[in-house]
Amino acid sequence: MHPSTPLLELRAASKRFVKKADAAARLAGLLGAPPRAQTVHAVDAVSLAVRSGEVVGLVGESGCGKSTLGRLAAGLHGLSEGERWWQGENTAALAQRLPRADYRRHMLGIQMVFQDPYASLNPRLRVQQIVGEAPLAHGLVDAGQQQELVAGLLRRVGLDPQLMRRYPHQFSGGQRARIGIARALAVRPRLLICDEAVAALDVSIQAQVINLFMQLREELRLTYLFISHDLGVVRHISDRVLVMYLGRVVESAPAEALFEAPLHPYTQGLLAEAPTLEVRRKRFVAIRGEIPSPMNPPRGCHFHPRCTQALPRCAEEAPLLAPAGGDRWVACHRIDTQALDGAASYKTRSGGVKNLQGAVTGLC
Ligand SMILES: Nc1ncnc2c1ncn2[C@@H]1O[C@H](COP(=O)(O)OP(=O)(O)OP(=O)(O)O)[C@@H](O)[C@H]1O
Repeated sequence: MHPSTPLLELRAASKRFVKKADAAARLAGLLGAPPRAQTVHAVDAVSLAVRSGEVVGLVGESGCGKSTLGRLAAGLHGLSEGERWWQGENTAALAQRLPRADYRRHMLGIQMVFQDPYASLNPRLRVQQIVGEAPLAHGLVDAGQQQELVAGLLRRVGLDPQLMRRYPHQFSGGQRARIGIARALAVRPRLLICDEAVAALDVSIQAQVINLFMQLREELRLTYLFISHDLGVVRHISDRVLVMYLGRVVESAPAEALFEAPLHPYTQGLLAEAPTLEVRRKRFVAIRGEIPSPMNPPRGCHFHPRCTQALPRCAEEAPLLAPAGGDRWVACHRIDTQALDGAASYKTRSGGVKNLQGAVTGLC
């Protein structure tokens, strides 16, 4: 793999869920027209690239599609549209080319760490089985090596290996989070997708687990996609941050740049509402109104009904994610207009494509 090839890419990835009609709609249907299934547009044509060694933070309000995007990246959800690339190869093509077991082993390089370690750890299994199950199943170790592997992994995440015969309920929340991390590490991943991985923990324990993530980053050269609603945590650990709104990425920027000077009106509002941040939030107006339903997203820019800076064009035309200088990308007609005015000062990143108006779009 060429060093500049992203470890993971999603290209115009979309995920739609079809929701069956609920009981009330079915009842109403008995009296009139038959109830219709509704489509949730959870992720809408998102492109992103995660480079080896970086920590990419993913933020946005509840329901904007962060978890779904993480699951698409991890391969836990299939794509409705778009492509997923891993280490420079299209995973759909890989799945066709490789025997199933080989494909699954190849894709072990992406692992997910979940929010609630208790819910994601089988209560009937001992820690030794929980952590050692996947490497045994995929033939990375044999039965004789499993115990040694698990002991090493528990030590690495700061747990006493002698506890491996215990069950999940015999551990504290922080310890269970460490078990979940050991389980993910057991198959030697390159990319960890952490979905609210510390959200369920007390603040002091959160800090310990975040430090563990950063230590593992150094020791194992791990790459992270770190999904969190906690902007303070994301600012602390991320190299780059993606901001999602109603299924789309609206801004991507180096973490410091984003928190110091957010460009998208949604990002500005999000930071204005964050209670723990020291950004100069007086400049920003908090976001008004409710997030619209992903079953019926607004036309044009999804954010336009709540945006204090919306132009008439915003209600009609979805803005493309366009470069805004200094490895920053933003999907906003106002910024796009500026970009077009001063197009010469905007660099095309490799893989970028020019759209009809001459603005440059590509992977964030
Ligand atoms: N399996 C599913 N079936 C139907 N709808 C789903 C499913 N998973 C997610 N959704 C819907 O997709 C949208 C995005 O959900 P998602 O969980 O990805 O958002 P999120 O940003 O991670 O939210 P939160 O921070 O609250 O977890 C929501 O409207 C959600 O109800």
